[in-house]
Amino acid sequence: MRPYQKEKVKNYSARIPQWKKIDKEIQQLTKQYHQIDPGSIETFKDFPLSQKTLDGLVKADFKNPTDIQREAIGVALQGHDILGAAMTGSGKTLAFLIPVLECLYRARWTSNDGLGILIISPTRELAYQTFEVLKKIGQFHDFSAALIIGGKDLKGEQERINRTNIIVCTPGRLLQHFDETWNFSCENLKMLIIDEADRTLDMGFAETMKSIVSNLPKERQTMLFSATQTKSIRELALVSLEKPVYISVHEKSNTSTPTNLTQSYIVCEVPQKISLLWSFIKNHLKSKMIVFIQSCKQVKFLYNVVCKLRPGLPVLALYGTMGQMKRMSVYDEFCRKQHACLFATDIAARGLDFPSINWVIQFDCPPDANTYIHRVGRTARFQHGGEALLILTAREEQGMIKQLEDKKAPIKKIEVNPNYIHDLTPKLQALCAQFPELKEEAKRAFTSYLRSLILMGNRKVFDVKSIDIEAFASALGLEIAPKVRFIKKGQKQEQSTNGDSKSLADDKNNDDNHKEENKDTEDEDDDEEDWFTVKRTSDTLEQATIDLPEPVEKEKKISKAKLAKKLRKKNLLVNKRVEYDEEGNVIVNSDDEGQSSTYNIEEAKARLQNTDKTDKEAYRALIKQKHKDRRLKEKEARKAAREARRLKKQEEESNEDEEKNIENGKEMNADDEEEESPTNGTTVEQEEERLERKRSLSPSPPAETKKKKKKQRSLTEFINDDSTKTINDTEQLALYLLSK
Ligand SMILES: Nc1ncnc2c1ncn2[C@@H]1O[C@H](COP(=O)(O)OP(=O)(O)OP(=O)(O)O)[C@@H](O)[C@H]1O
Repeated sequence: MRPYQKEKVKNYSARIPQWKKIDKEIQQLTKQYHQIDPGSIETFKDFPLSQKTLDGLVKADFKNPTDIQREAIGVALQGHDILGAAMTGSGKTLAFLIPVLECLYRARWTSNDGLGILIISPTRELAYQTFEVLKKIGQFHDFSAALIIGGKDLKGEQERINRTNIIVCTPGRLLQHFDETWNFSCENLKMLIIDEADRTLDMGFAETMKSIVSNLPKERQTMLFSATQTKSIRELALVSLEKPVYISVHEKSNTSTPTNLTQSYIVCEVPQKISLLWSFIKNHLKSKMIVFIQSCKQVKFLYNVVCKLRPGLPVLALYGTMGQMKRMSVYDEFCRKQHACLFATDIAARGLDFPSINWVIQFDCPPDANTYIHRVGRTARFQHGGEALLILTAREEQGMIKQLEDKKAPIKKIEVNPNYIHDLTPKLQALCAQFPELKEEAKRAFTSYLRSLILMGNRKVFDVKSIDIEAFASALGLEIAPKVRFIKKGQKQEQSTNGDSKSLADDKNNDDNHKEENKDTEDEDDDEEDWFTVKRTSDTLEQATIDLPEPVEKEKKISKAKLAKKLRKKNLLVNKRVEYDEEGNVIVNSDDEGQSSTYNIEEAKARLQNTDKTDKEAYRALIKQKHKDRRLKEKEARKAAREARRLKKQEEESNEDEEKNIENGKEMNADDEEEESPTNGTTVEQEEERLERKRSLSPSPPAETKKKKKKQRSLTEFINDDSTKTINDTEQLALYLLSK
């Protein structure tokens, strides 16, 4: 071919409009969709993907697809609905984000087309993370995307939402837009993705999700992804998916957890758990760990306690009732840290991809095996190793381990060396005494943990009665266990509703913690979990089992003395509870039960007296010691004074010897001369008088004054006594006086 012709072709191709090029590329790609064979795919380039997506993948350093990506991307490109399951950390996010970009690219989507893709995540952090990955791999595309989550500016979102092509959101916020954004439209929607679908549904949102789905156009592609599958996910799949392709890449695997994850558990009673955790942290200061705790209030308390004790590595906390900005900053900070300990509720259990976590500690037994799998999945992600430690009580051990075996989660029991555990109880008691706000947090943590046990559906595993309440309170640093009336109420309720409440609690227990937390007025924000709660109050959930122990903040406080007076007036017996049936017969009498059903004042009194006694003894010992020290000091001082006197006396004696020597005509001591000699122009008697006056004003010790007087007397005597003086002596005295 001649150069001229070459030149001509080049010029011609430069004039091809961009849209034609895109059309051509799309045609070529779509033609290849039906030929995709997951078995022959090695790199992302082997998929028929647009150049912009491939460039994004290269830029984000993704070269070879993982199993779930290899299986799911092709099916998704072909337009099928997908029900996808793969182990934690196996790359499900890219498995749906790549088809998202390709779907809009194929449809030549522009901002005028509005919303094309809806991605729903159960938590804000997961939505944020997905959004970040989308931004990375979609950076060469021209689509607009938005992160729509609670805690952000709703008005701003409302203005922009209809110009957005891809929305990554949490269900609560999406609902809010459905309800409050008048022009919010999903009529052009091409694709719906529900990430961690079982969690989204189990949070009590199944009905709402079904209604959202029913409001979306029927002509759309839907994908549900999760590491675990539940009954509710299958139910939703029935209503939302059209002839779905079920992709479960690790179904035939021997384990449901990553193979490079080492899992172990320890049996330890509730009151010892904090000490165990503290000892663990102190022994793993060069690690990055996440500690899962059942409720927000426990997280807050443990976080504050550990911060105050300064373990020697950064400590962070992440929970649902935190402000949105704080949540995001904690998430980012923990991502960045090399060594750190994050205390978190289950909002961090799903999907979050914190880099290089070494340890996942489950401080509280998870509600079920699925939650366990997601929690441990925060480590050992994408070909990395990791370790997981589960802390169980003796009561929880059998039931939970059986569930884990059934779920193919290989876990080994390990024994703890008691010497390894550093008892934290005295320190916690001291901290609670020092910081009243910490004591309040301890009370809340105590109550919320017990409540969470009641709300757990599985009585074979969770039993609040198995806990030594007093020891637990003491382990949190509390002198007396707070009132927990709801325990009995809950048990009664459970007896009456039995089977129903169990199955309901099974599905809802996580969210109930949020509900309970919603009553904590301190630091609420409008997070999506709260939204769920508001919606679900109409559900048949066992509401009556919840009874806040002490509504101190809101109700007018009545002093105990006043209350006692009131009760005395009414002739009521304190701590005696009598219940009657409909005919008025006594059915429960707390005296008959052998113990008071409420707070036992006598016991508390005895305990307080005991504490008082030990405090007084300690105080007495302290005073005694102080007195002893003072006496010792006085003794020392007396001894020193005696010694000083003795020295002085010695000195006096030596001076007297010298005076005697003077009297005997010997040379005077220069020091004595200086002290005793009168000044020029005055007579010796006058000078003596002056010195005497000065001495009487000066605070010199009496012994010294006496001594000086004695010296002066002998000098005067010596001067006046002519009879004893020789000419030599007089001359010497005159010389001496002149020299001064
Ligand atoms: N093809 C790939 N090549 C390299 N790294 C990848 C690839 N796909 C995913 N990863 C990395 O693997 C990690 C886990 O991915 P991802 O968060 O998508 O897992 P997941 O299956 O969604 O986990 P979970 O079930 O916990 O939500 C991430 O750090 C991600 O960057």
